[in-house]
Amino acid sequence: MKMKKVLILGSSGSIGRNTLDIIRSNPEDFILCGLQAHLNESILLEDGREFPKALLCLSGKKSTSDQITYSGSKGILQLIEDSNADIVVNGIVGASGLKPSIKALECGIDLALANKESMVLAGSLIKHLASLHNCALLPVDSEHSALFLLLENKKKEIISELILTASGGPFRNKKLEEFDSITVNEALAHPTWSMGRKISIDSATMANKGLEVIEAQQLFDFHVDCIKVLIHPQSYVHSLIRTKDMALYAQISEPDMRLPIQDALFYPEMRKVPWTYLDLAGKTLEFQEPDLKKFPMLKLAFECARQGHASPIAYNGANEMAVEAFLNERIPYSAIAAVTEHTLEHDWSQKHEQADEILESDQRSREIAEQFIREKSK
Ligand SMILES: NC(=O)C1=CN([C@@H]2O[C@H](COP(=O)(O)OP(=O)(O)OC[C@H]3O[C@@H](n4cnc5c(N)ncnc54)[C@H](OP(=O)(O)O)[C@@H]3O)[C@@H](O)[C@H]2O)C=CC1
Ligand SMILES: CC(=O)[C@@H](O)[C@H](O)COP(=O)(O)O
Ligand SMILES: [Mn+2]
Repeated sequence: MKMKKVLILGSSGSIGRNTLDIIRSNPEDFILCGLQAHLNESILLEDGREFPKALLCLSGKKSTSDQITYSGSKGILQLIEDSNADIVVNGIVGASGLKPSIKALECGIDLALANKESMVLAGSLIKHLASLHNCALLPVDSEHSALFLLLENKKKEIISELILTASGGPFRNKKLEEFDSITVNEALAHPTWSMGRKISIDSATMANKGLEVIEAQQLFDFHVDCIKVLIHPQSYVHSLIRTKDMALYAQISEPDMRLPIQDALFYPEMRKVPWTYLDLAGKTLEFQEPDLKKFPMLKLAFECARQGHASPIAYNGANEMAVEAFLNERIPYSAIAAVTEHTLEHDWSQKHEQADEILESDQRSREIAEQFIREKSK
């Protein structure tokens, strides 16, 4: 493989740190050409010392260091333009990752996409830009990476279901009556994955799986009725496909994000991982149906996937606001779904094609959600 120049967005986060590990382990395959963090300046400067050729962007506050030459959200877009990267890993959290995804594709750069919100908000636009600029769109989200590899070289007509597995989060076995007393720390304690705070809360409410249903619908162009969610507490099976003959095919590996990141970075090649890999001997794999009463965020996401138009944008915007409010202890855990449900009661039938229109609906959903949060937290 020719050496690839890699730009990491969200380098101070969980996806970013895992991506750096892959770069460090493969110095003959990858050159790090740029890094972006939002607020964590010290980690950005430390990485900058380790990788002196990488351009540095701190997007969330002013830096006093002359090593950091890009700043603000416009700085991220300029960094992408100047980076001369072959592949961008987008590990930014939330809707703020959308414009960088668009910019990377407009610059003709392959996109390794962890930022699921890009597909949830603007799936059609992202696919259009990837095809227009002849760029690879490589899913990094573990389930979608699994599905991408399972579906590769298979005719779409032979696939009857995409089955996304879900750990069920920390409250899989908790009684619904006890949900009111859930604390932030309990919700952050994911049973199988080590991830950032926002996605960890989303896993606890199963909004993460909800976003992933929409992400899968957008990435793979399957009708929502063909997309299923299956609880699998061990997180070894990352997803399955069912073919028309009703057989199942699964991708199975340790719950370790370095694998999907490595697969995206090396794509279309595939390399053996240098760490301990999964041995199934002695392992128990369990599966069960999700409980939609306990996890209304999953039910709402299926409804949004069915409705389409701007409702996935509203689902995401309201959930982002509600999760932040929960993390700041402004609302209880159970209000996350209430905020989202309330926001979705508004009209989201607008059809959007452009990023600006998408971001206007995103903003509207946040305003509606914030108003409701204020009333709830009085
Ligand atoms: N973590 C995981 O294993 C997985 C994550 N994902 C997805 O990947 C994305 C990143 O998740 P994760 O790494 O866990 O999140 P983290 O919270 O760990 O990291 C988020 C990164 O985004 C940066 N950031 C935060 N706000 C902004 C902003 N407004 N503009 C630009 N950058 C910003 C942070 O910078 P700083 O810290 O410097 O403020 C940090 O580098 C999410 O979309 C998530 O759903 C998908 C599958 C698995
Ligand atoms: C690692 C990854 O891809 C996460 O999105 C993971 O799926 C979260 O776990 P849940 O299945 O609990 O949402
Ligand atoms: Mn996932």
